[in-house]
Amino acid sequence: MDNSHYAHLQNFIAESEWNWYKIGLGTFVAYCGFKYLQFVKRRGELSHIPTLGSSSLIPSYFTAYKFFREGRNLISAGVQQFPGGVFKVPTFDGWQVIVHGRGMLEDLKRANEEDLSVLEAFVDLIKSDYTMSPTILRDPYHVDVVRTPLTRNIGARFDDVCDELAIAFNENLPSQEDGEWHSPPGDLDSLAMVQNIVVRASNRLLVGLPLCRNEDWCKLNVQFTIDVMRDSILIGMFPRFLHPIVGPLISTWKAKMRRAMGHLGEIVKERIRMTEAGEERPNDGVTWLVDMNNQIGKEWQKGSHAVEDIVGRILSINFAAIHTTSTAFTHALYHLAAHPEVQPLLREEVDRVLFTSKEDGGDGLGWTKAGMVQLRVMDSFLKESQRFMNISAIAMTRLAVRPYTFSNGVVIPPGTSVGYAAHAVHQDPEVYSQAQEFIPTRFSDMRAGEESIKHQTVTPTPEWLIFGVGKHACPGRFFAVNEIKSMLVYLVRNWDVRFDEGKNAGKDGIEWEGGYPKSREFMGNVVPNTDVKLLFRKRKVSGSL
Ligand code: HEM
Repeated sequence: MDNSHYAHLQNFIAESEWNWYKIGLGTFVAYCGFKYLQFVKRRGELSHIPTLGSSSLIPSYFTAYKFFREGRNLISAGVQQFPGGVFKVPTFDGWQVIVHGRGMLEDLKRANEEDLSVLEAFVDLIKSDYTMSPTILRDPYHVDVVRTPLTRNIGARFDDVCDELAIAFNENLPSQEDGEWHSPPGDLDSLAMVQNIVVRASNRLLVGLPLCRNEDWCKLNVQFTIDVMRDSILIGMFPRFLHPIVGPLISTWKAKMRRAMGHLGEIVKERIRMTEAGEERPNDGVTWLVDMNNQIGKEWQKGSHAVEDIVGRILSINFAAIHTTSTAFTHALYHLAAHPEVQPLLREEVDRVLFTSKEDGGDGLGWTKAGMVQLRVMDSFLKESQRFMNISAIAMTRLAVRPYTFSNGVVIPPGTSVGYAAHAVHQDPEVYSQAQEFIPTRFSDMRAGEESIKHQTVTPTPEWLIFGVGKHACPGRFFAVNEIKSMLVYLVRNWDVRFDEGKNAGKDGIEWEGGYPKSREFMGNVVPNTDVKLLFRKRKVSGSL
């Protein structure tokens, strides 16, 4: 090639760079213009609803940023500022309408799917048409599996789940019995350590042995939620009409499904064969899904499609189960470290209720489902931990499918996302006396007076919203609470826990709020601080466990 060819080539590259630059700039300007028009249109449609912060474009981005980073405080401020029960907050993606007060909660509870849709809210939140199989959430029979056979079998499968979590605890927490404090093996943060335990225990119930111990299966399920959330945020950055194009390009669902099919496909196939042959089958999530698919699945989900459909639904139950439960347990661990006086309290209750026989003055219930119900101080501690650190500041997010009129006359147009200010209720001094104080026995003290189940963690009420309330309240809450309490039983029996002051001192990323490591937030969702380090001291346990 002579020099003139090189010159041409260089010119071409230089020009094409310039062209790319122009195309990039043009796309950016078009995108900003589109976002602006969309912003103005939605602002007009929602103009009758007061705005938290400014309604102008640029300042609203500051509020959107604040909502992204400090949603809990921002919403609580909105509840104070707008006693009328409704306000709107700008987000990077549009507007979020927040409602509060008993009347608005009743409206959300009563609204039917054709008005305020929970399904469309989930689909929109996680862009599930692209990040999962579009059919999983749109035809959610796995929710019925969680609500009925899974919940009914908590007792029958309790020993297996406890067996798995004990083994997983022993692998993930220090085992030295030298009376000294130790860091957990490896350099995992507390949330990752807890996820390792929760994914094992949950999958012992869902897919059984040996798959629940397969490292790649566990990694896949822990990572799945993170990837879905990341992909949905990326897809959400594009205008809606581009989602069908960018969605499949961004989403990693197909690769995840291939991996999941490699682990679970043959198991599901064999389970379908056993079902058709009328053979005895393992009592687990796969069997329950096969049965529900036969019972209420659509025609196209059956036959050769059934295997993929069921594998996808196992991923999706894991999606709902692992991060929620792990987040709640990690907060409980931090609260135990922040309030060390609670540890002997829980241990005394566990010893008395579960491991001391009736003849010796205890209840002798053993490590059983019946025993978990009687651990009232533990239940109270867990509920108090969640009262401060519930996974989201907003409960019962719904998407308006057609214009909806609340009982106070406020109308929201179709396409509006609306949610309830749950954290503000949990921190309201008129609802909870000394609301800013962490009182571990708050709820067990309330129960002492009245033999009521209404103060239990598992019972949703208008004042207790971590699981939502009404017909869509989390169907997995009975399993979740049993699992977390079983984990706490094993933990307090076997280890003392405290913060590693040496490693935490002056470390970037840890801000302390009243002795508690400040959580991370995104859009009102609360994630435990993963920079903070814990130490554990193995206890010598006599008798069971
Ligand atoms: C501490 C742990 C958990 C928390 C805080 C939690 C919280 C929630 C919340 C707030 C909702 C939405 C309710 C609404 O919009 O009204 C929900 C829905 C759901 N949860 Fe949970 N959850 C937890 C554990 C679990 C577990 C362990 C499972 C499965 C075994 C599960 C399965 C589901 C399912 C399938 C839905 C969708 C319900 C529907 O579409 O109607 N969750 N959860």
